[in-house]
Amino acid sequence: MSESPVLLNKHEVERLLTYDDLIPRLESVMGKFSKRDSSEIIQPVRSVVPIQQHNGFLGVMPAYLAAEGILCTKMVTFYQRAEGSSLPSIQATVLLFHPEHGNVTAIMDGEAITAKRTAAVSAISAKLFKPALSEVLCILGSGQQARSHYDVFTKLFKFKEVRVWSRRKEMAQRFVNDLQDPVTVCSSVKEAVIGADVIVTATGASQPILFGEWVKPGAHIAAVGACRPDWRELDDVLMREAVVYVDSREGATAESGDIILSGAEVFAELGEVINGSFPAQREKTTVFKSLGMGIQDAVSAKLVLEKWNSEH
Ligand SMILES: NC(=O)C1=CN([C@@H]2O[C@H](COP(=O)(O)OP(=O)(O)OC[C@H]3O[C@@H](n4cnc5c(N)ncnc54)[C@H](O)[C@@H]3O)[C@@H](O)[C@H]2O)C=CC1
Ligand SMILES: O=C(O)C1=NCCCC1
Repeated sequence: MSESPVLLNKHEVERLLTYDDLIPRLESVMGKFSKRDSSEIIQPVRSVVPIQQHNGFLGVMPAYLAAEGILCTKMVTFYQRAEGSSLPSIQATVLLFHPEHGNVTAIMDGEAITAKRTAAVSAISAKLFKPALSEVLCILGSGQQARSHYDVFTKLFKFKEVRVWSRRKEMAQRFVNDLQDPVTVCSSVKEAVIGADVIVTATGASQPILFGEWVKPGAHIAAVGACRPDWRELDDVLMREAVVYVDSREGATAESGDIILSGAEVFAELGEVINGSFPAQREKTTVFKSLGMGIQDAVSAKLVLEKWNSEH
């Protein structure tokens, strides 16, 4: 009955998905999600199959957005790789379905979607929570997420200085060599974060690497890594002293080691701030703990398909 699904590779998805289109869609869907109207949005917490033998896991992230007519799932694997491995840590495929008939309408690369939508959501958090005067951006990590965060943060905000730290200094240097604008390579996390106004943590760390004692009061931290209940990027001091925002309360309390193990209280979801039901406490130190959500992939994939359809 149905036409063959559209197949889109990473290059195509990267080309079709722009931050300018993506950010308003993400703001809108995060706001809707936080209203918890199950006739509008259904998105369970992701199912995770651990592959302990190989230091990896498979995550399945379905979502249904009734009003937008989007039925979608992402399948994503995350493997902790040796430094400099030619394989990406995150590999993903996104499927879009026809919500009325159930047939698959598109199969597309999910790596580019994951990189861009995660960075775009962090940028939304920074828009809301970063100090009014934000001059120094610090990125911890030098992988795919570090790069997408660099791209969107420097596109949306003006910083006087950008710093990067990576476990191996040559990886940070390689990251910087690919960029047009000057970025300072730092030798330690402490050196990188002291005095920073905005800090992105995008590492594969499973133990804290960022300590509250180093963080400038009032700074905003977009914490992207540590997506397992026993993994950490941030220490207890930072988690307990900061105002903690999350993408989804259910996701955070099920998956975030930084929240579960520190006992930190979640103040609000990003969507609740977008909706105006909770304030953005910009003057305080803020952490946005991101775990990633199926609805973010769903609106991204729909956008990609719409763009592709408009060209064909
Ligand atoms: N919140 C979300 O929606 C998403 C979160 N992630 C998470 O973001 C993190 C980064 O992902 P990618 O950039 O795709 O991975 P990547 O493999 O491209 O980069 C990982 C970076 O972390 C560093 N790293 C690895 N282990 C470390 C350790 N023990 N201590 C310090 N640094 C370490 C590596 O040197 C590299 O710079 C991962 O934890 C991943 O699970 C990824 C996708 C979505
Ligand atoms: O949201 C995602 O996609 C992921 N989040 C945590 C790490 C795996 C992918």
